[in-house]
Amino acid sequence: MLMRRDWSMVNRCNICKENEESANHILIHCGASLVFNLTHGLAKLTGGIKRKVEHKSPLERLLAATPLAPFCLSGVGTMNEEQRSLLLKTSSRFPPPQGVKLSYGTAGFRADASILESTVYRVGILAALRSLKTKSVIGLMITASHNKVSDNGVKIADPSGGMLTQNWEPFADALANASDPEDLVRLIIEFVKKENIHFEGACPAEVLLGRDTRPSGGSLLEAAKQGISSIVGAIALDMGVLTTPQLHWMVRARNKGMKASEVDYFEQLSSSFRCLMDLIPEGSKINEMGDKLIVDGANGVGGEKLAGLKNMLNSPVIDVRNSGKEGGVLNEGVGADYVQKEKVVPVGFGPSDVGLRCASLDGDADRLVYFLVLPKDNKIDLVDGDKILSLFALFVKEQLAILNTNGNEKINNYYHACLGVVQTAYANGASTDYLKKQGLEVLFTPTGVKYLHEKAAEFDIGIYFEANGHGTILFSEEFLCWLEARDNELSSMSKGSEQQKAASRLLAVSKLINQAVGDALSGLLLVEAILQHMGWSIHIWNALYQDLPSRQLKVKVVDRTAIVTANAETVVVKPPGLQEAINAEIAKYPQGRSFVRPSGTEDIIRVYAEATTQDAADSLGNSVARLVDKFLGFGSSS
Ligand SMILES: CC(=O)N[C@H]1[C@@H](OP(=O)(O)O)O[C@H](CO)[C@@H](O)[C@@H]1O
Ligand SMILES: [Mg+2]
Repeated sequence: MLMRRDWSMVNRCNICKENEESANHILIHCGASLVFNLTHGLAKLTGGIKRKVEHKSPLERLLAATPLAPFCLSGVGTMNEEQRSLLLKTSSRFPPPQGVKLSYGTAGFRADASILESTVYRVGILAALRSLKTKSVIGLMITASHNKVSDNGVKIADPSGGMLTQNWEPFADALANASDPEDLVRLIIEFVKKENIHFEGACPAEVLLGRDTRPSGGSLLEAAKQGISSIVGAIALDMGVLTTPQLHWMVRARNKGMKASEVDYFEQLSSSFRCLMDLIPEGSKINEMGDKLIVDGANGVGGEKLAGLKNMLNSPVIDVRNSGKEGGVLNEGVGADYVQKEKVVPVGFGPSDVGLRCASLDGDADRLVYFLVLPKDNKIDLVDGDKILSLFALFVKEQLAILNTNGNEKINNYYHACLGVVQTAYANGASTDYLKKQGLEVLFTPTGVKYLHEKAAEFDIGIYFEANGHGTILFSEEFLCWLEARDNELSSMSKGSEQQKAASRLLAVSKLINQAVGDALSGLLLVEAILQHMGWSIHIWNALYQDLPSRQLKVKVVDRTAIVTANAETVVVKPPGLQEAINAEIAKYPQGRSFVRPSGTEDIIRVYAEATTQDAADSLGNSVARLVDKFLGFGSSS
């Protein structure tokens, strides 16, 4: 049980003896004479007891820091009878689907919405446990992104706003597949013990919930709430219909003690965008005609949110189509995934849009691609995630170079920021060549932003994108700290200088671009600002390099887990013989490249092929797809 405390602010920091009016000091007078100081990361009782605490924290951290907390715990890594019976009771209302094995996959659990209630309920429990473990706010998002409208899914946002730590994925799988309430409770007890979770600790679990526009979202949200409230004292906060990146942003903001509402999100995006626009070099604005942007909202949540955001901006002129309000179906013939994979115009676009700058969001607005409508056959010129990555990388590199221009200043004012870019095997080979030619360090990870994000976070500035348009730019805390100080210094010494503007631009980028996860809305605003900055039309941007023709195919197989890959998914290690057969096909095509991997979001094997002509890419893709079918398809012996 939590003891009631009488909090009141006091005026002096007992640790550093400074006046605590500054933002860095939070002094809390609690019960006896506990004084807590965030700057020093210490809690101190006048009796002399000191306890080390984590530095990140809002109120929960303060609670955890109190020397009284141990008396509030009924046990670490244990579960009392009340908790056990609550879990048994609620879980009996959510029987798992029979004969289905669920896996956390590339981006959480996804399946036909009709079988997901039990999974979402269990992920609610998982989210609450994660919150207890990390003593932080956790996010739970109900979405199946680009999948068809009858599907749904659920995933967790960790305290940083990123994806659930991969260490917990096996537990997520075990929970989702537990056969009955007893099995479920046994797994939870074991896990709580292993992870040393303060089961009824002083900090209550807190989970922010979001969902996309799918009709099944409402009932699944209720299941998530039931799961969360199956952990005694846990709090579920319904943030409403959101884009996936908005929820991730909110979780991150909450855990950093910042304002975290949707209004705050829009405010941050629009003000940093305006800042970038104010810093556009004289004379580089593109003409009125080029100012118009047409956006396909995939009939999902992104279109609706973009419509709200654009009201806070003076430019560009944004025409949102497929906002979901005109009766179209989510992701049906629309959206970034459709446009990128099929390379045709989405519904609602046609000959009258030829030559205009168009963009497409996916169903939960964490992906963004641009495109140009071609005059014939509903075909498009795709400007994909690789080109967005290239545009961002060029801009960041240019601003860093300006910032580090050596004037007459001392060398210790410079910070040689390490800039890196991260791609997956789906990146077009031409993009990788281009990036390397720009002198950039290019790294590869398996598919899924959880991998790319982790790698990008190793740099001072890490830019990652999947070809499908999911990506962002990460700035390290250390670099941002230096940049802010440098910006202040330059502003006082030489406001309006090129160096000062470069520092301000980079700071604005770090605020505009979502630091938690790839975000189509913030990505779109950054693309728009950079195009204006460069004075580039979409045609000039698209001409940075010429994509190698490629083809993506899906193959239905008996068991997709039968394919095991290595080397960032470029080599099949199981079943034996398949890679050799693929190699033999590739060898027939100049500059041919092809790989296969099981999808983590759909029950299929994905085939990718690239070659010097579209016919060659199609033919290579088809041959490899036939091989997959031969080895693993319904007619195969395996
Ligand atoms: C080829 C492709 O586009 N794969 C997508 C897709 O994953 P699969 O595991 O390939 O189904 O969905 C993921 C989540 O949105 C995304 O991260 C990934 O890039
Ligand atoms: Mg998505």
